[in-house]
Amino acid sequence: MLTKTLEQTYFVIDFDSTFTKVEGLDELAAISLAGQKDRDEVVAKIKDMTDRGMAGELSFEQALQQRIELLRAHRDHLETLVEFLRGKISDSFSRNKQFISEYRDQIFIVSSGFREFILPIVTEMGVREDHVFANTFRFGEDGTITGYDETNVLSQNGGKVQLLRQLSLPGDVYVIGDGYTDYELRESGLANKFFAFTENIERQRVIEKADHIVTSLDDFLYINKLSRSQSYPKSRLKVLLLENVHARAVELFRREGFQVELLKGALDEDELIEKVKDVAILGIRSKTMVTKRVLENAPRLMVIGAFCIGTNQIDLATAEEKGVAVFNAPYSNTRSVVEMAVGEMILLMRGIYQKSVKMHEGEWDKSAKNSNEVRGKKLGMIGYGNIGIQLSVVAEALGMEVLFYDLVEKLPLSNARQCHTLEELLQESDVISLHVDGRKSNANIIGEKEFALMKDGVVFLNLSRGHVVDVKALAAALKSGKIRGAAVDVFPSEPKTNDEAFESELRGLPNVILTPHIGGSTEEAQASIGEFVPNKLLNYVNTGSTFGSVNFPEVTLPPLHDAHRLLHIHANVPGVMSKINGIFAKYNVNITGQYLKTSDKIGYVITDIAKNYSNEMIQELRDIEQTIKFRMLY
Ligand SMILES: NC(=O)C1=CN([C@@H]2O[C@H](COP(=O)(O)OP(=O)(O)OC[C@H]3O[C@@H](n4cnc5c(N)ncnc54)[C@H](O)[C@@H]3O)[C@@H](O)[C@H]2O)C=CC1
Ligand SMILES: O=C(O)CCC(=O)C(=O)O
Repeated sequence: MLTKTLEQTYFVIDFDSTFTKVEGLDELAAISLAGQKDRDEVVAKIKDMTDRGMAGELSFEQALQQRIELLRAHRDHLETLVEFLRGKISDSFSRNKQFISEYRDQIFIVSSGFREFILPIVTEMGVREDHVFANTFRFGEDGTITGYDETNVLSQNGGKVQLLRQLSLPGDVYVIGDGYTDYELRESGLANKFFAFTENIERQRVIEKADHIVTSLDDFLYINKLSRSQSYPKSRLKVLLLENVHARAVELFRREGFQVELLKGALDEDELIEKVKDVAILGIRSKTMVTKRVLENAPRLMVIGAFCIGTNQIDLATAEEKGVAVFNAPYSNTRSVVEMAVGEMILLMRGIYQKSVKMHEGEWDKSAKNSNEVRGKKLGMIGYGNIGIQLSVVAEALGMEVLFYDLVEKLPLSNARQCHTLEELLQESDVISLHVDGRKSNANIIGEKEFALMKDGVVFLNLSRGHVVDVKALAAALKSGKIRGAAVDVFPSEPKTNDEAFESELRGLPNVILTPHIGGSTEEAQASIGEFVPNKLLNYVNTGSTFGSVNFPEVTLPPLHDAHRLLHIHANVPGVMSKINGIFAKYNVNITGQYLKTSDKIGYVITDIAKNYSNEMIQELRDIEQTIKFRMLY
């Protein structure tokens, strides 16, 4: 029996919404009707007919005729359309130009669209001119599009089937398309497989009929083991973004071809375990706890992005052991926290917040009692990291004297002074502001004893982490008047979403500004984080670079050049490197670059090799006992 190979397979590809992201006729209407009063209405009508035709709800011939009548287009508009379509080639087609040129003798474009705009686009991408089958327009003497060639089978119902029959391709036929007329080729028996292409549009009636649903051309090439631009199609990788991270992040991941899911709130441990099972990239903010259990149930997880500064919500050590790199945005919301702290300390020193509350209740309390300037006062900061330093600069500009206490020796900026002990800082400061990180050992570093050491009438701010302060002790200190006012942005237990109620001993106390963990919630900060973190994650996924990771050995890698990159994460025990290099030697692999960084727990070795290696060699690398994670890039 003759067994068919892919050399005898023909690829019949649709144009509109498959090869390009858009429907050509719809776009032609938008161009030809520009400036006309009824443009939006007519374009919507045309789009609706295209959709119904593509979904198989309207006879194709009917849909075509009615759309052409509505178009009011001219030959000149076609040039504009072609220019527009050049920028609308589907991303996965643009990425895989190589496949088109390699298989140009086996690729056919069969479309019910129009040759006048299809031909320039697909031939520029490497498709053979004589392999393009589509309708053609009829023009009036003045160049107006008056109709189409009705003798062309593609203008008729069942046209694609008729055309394929005429082509009589001598091998298997795989059809890639998004419309019902593409499926009809499979239904007719002329095609062996129909791949519903969903990169641009998903039509339920079409995907139900498909042999395979392919989310991109990479996906199609992967399924059929054909050469492609991505070692593993990104369209097969899931990105889960929680806590309403900025829309820019969603856009950046979608643009790269990932499947992206965005949820508004945080998830609890069980919910997250359920969701994270098939997730490759996880994006969170401060509320989602990524525990050991979560990580143990996330076999496909490659990388976590904390869309914030703090990473105490993630079990970093377990993530490292599991080969999951973690990145954050260490500077994007620093300034936002600082501005909020400055504003709050002024409001509290002047009693403005309390006076405003009284005014809303109808009370007029004009007095200077307990109302002070911040100028000349001592600001004591616990934690002199990025936020502390930035706050110290702004506070000095306001005329404050800055003291700080930090666990490590720090270079004091300007006139700031480092205190040797926490006690010293507590006893001297008029305003105390917490800017420590959320490590576990920082639990309750400020409690009854520490409040007792503070000056009477101190202003107290916590915009760092909730568990750092004993809230009961803070409430008592406020009630006794020891503290004249406090601003608290973070709490030991915070609602997961805006729909949950907020409970705290601090509710209802006078001169206490309570805010829902919004120190970093400015549009500027969120937009910056929404760009910064995805870029870090994409850089790791695309190149293997771990620069800026908070739990992985840091490696900055050069771009990949004419090689394949093997990324091997393993338990850091003696002998693993010699096993890896032993395998390369055994298979006589040509290594073009090798990079190794280790931590106490893991080794991360990246090897660029010449492309002519065997699959057995790859399997042996995967099978090394200490391998934690292995992936390839090309
Ligand atoms: N409210 C909000 O929305 C936001 C809160 N944050 C919180 O602020 C924290 C600080 O941010 P960065 O300044 O950027 O971090 P950072 O890591 O640059 O600075 C933290 C500093 O605190 C010091 N430190 C830690 N524990 C200490 C202790 N017990 N006593 C004295 N010093 C201690 C560290 O040595 C370090 O210098 C973050 O970790 C995060 O938890 C950050 C952004 C927004
Ligand atoms: O904006 C957030 O969700 C968290 C901000 C924060 O606490 C941080 O950046 O560490």
